[in-house]
Amino acid sequence: MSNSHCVEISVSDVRQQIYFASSQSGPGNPSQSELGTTFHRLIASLLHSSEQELSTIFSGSSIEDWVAEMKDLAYRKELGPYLVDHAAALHGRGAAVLDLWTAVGEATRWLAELFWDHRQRQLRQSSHFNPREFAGWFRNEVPLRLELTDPNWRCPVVLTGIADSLLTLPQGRRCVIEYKLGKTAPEADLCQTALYHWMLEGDAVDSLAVVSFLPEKSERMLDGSNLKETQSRLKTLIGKLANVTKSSSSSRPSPPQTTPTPSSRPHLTPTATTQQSLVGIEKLGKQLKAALVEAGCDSTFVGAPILGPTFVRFTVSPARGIAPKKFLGCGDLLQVRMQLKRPPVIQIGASITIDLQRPDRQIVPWSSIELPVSDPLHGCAKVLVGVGIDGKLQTADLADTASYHLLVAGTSGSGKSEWLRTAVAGLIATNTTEQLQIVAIDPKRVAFHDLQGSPYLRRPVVFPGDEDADMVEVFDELIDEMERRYAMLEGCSSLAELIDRRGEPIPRIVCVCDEYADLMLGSASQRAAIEMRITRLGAKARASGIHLVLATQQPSRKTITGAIQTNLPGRVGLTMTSATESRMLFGEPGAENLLMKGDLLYKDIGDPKRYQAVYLSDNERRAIYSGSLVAEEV
Ligand SMILES: Nc1ncnc2c1ncn2[C@@H]1O[C@H](COP(=O)(O)OP(=O)(O)OP(=O)(O)O)[C@@H](O)[C@H]1O
Repeated sequence: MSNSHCVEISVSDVRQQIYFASSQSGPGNPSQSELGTTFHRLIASLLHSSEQELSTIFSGSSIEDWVAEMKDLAYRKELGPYLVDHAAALHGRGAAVLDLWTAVGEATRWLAELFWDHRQRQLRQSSHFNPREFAGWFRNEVPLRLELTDPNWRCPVVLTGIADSLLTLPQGRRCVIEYKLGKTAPEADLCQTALYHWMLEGDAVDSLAVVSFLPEKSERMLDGSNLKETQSRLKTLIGKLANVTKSSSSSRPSPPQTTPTPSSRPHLTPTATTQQSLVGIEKLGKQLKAALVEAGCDSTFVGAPILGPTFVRFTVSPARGIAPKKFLGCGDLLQVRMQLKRPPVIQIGASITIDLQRPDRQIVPWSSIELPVSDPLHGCAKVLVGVGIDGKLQTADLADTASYHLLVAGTSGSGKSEWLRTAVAGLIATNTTEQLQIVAIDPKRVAFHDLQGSPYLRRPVVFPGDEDADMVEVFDELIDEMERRYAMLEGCSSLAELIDRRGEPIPRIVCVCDEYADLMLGSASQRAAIEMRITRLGAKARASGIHLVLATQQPSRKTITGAIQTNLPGRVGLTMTSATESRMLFGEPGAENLLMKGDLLYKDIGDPKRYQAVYLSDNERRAIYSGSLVAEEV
């Protein structure tokens, strides 16, 4: 925050909210964050080529020559080394790498055309073409900041953001360029553009370009007058997100307090139920009824539909003579008739429930939840899972036999990494550094970047694939600690008893691994060595206060071996690609029909239940990870 009386919010928080609420996303593959980062780096590196490199690129006589030289340079300088260094982590992601290469081709052509136009202008003016000077007009990673005030707000809001690139032309004309790789949401892009325009207005911005590579190039030019109305609507949203509107029902400030409090009932966002959403639900109900009749599942609704943040739950009772099982087969028809993105999740229990995506899906912001209670001596072993249809926060208790180690699975873009990051944040916010230590393993190098330097880390974030990252050594160290603790436990029935006897904490160690299948990509002997250690920890570590939270994109027999099945009892399933994958995790289908973005099923004992993961903004996450938001009294 810039001062104690304002709330800071980032452009990506606002973008995220729009993206989340938008029912449509653009074409392209799901975003691949680390490939996106490589793409950014690659463009920046082209624009900062040496004198020698620039003269090679521009020695050709046609645009085609320039493009070919740029692509060659991009490959030699950035992409080639990246592919070699990350061969293991990129295994099985050929389509994404191909998209990146296509995007590189498109981006180099686009850059070549910009330089070519500039050269033509210079020639017309009989001026010398100086590519270095033109490249200097691009500035990358430009921090932007704007303080907003409103009579209806309790305090000002500071909007911060980092524009990918800013092109400043002579006469002060400026153009913001966002390089996007992969799936984008047009509404979220427009929001981001409008916000940047706003933040730059003082500098007389004429036009803004959003250039995306999906991987084909898509360019959108906007001028300020088109953006005014969008900006005013965004201001209302910013007020709500920052929780500063005087009329807001919530009294919690943002960033959130992290002092644990006893209640576990969150308020949803102020817009959780609007007149509009009620009308939308009524319409859904009518469509559902008609589609059920068509599917031969005539039924009556039982009670009113229940509105959760992600979906609306209709409870139905089948008409006489209709077997409940018949409902399980009508998902596809409901999807087609109701034009749903995915078939609804249908569950048969004491009654039949049908979950349909809420027309105005809501995010569950961190600031809306109340964290589990923390014990002054023992800390808190509860991992945030998500918010249920009843509005209650569900946690997975690492101290419980049904959830002492967790297995997390979900396809790319389902929200696995976000879930892991929020889970870590929840633990950090409810424990002191004496009560908790994190071991973070990040094969894709994107999940735990912000954790680096956190006082809660037992060791620096481990990036498998790096020369100095020895996974066997990482697990051996945990096994040694486990054995050391077992020796200390002599005469005590549990770690909790030992802590009580000593009167001082022994830190719970939580080892979190994003995409643990990537650990198994080495040689057969290396794989066996890692598997053996995970199995050992899985079977024995719980009693010593050491826990595993392993995530995978590929819940198959190959990754979820028998030992992992047996020893990791708590299951978090985000959207999966098939019913078979869902069966691997839960023993039943269902997760294939979830709605991405943190929509999940959780199972410890009993049937899997559906929750929406809590969303943590970048700023909140960084503040929590750094330990700066943990209250003294926790
Ligand atoms: N709890 C959430 N609330 C709102 N949006 C979310 C939530 N979790 C994830 N998302 C959205 O879904 C996107 C994908 O999430 P995330 O990067 O965690 O997916 P992933 O499963 O780890 O994908 P990959 O395996 O490709 O890295 C995020 O960028 C975010 O926009």
